[in-house]
Amino acid sequence: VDMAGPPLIIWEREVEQLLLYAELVPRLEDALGKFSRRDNAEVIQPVRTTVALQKHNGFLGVMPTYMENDGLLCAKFVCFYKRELGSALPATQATVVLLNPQYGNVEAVMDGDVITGMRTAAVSAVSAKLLMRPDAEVLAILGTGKQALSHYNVFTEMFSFKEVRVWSHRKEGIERFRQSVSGPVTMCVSVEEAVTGADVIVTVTRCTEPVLFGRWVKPGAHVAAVGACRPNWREVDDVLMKEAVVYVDSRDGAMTESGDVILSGVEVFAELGDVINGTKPAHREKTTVFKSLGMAVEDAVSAKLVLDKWKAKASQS
Ligand SMILES: NC(=O)C1=CN([C@@H]2O[C@H](COP(=O)(O)OP(=O)(O)OC[C@H]3O[C@@H](n4cnc5c(N)ncnc54)[C@H](O)[C@@H]3O)[C@@H](O)[C@H]2O)C=CC1
Ligand SMILES: O=C(O)C1=NCCCC1
Repeated sequence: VDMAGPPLIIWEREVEQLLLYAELVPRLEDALGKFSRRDNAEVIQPVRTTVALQKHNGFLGVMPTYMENDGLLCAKFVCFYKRELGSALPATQATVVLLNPQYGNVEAVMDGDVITGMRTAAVSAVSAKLLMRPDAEVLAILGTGKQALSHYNVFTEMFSFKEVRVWSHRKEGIERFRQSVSGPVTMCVSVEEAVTGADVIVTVTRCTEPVLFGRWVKPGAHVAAVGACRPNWREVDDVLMKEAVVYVDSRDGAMTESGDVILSGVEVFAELGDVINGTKPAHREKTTVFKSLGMAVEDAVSAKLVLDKWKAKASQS
């Protein structure tokens, strides 16, 4: 890419066509492992800066990272909102910027919504790969929005669940979800019905109060808790947090941003990257919670994959 030239603009439809879970997952595992090694010569990723958008009940999150050995300098701008129940407006909107680390110019500006949807779901799937029981049969998804869809797609691609249950606080949400997925789903009218006996539970709601309660969760289940990304927002209750072995993507991120971690007072056992690196065990036999907040390194390696594939495609035509 010409240093003096304008940046490439790669938008939603193209990102959707170029990103594949089979290629994304190993890159994310590599990035999570590198992040957890805490080697500043390899990865620099501060906790994201958030700017409150008081008038709009939201936040701008700025998520930079520099991955020196990968030659990656990247920042994501993501706005996320506390929306009214039933609001049709999106919960998040994101843009990813890739820069040339040597010259500092912007090489590419990309839609960040598909990247956010796919990388978040893929990291949850990595948590399940590492932490769910090997005989897991039932997956329950709470929420029916963008993240619910990407989680359904990657979990059904990577694993063979016998049943996938879905719950939303709105019946129409579940019906829309059923029509947009290619496989079967069991529609549930209550959270309790969806999660009772489930081996893996994904929470992808916009809730700011607990929606998943520990008393319903089967011992030994794995929970990927993806929503509630503010220090005073909750998605799961104290009972679950205290019963579970708690894994996170970033300890610093969780201690700064996760209401489920901070307000329950639990101790974080490990980062997912520690398990990938073999420095902390995967307690598959116990109830586990993976609290996801999202990390810039995930966006950076996803955007690099998009850019590499875009260039390969452009050189063929
Ligand atoms: N950990 C991470 O890396 C990321 C987390 N997120 C978070 O994941 C969550 C879901 O995001 P999207 O799927 O994009 O949002 P979305 O707006 O597309 O879907 C949200 C879902 O939550 C449901 N919902 C809304 N209010 C609710 C309430 N009070 N109780 C129960 N359900 C409710 C909606 O019906 C919908 O099914 C959000 O909290 C978002 O901030 C989003 C991106 C990355
Ligand atoms: O990592 C992200 O991207 C997000 N994390 C939490 C809230 C919305 C977006």
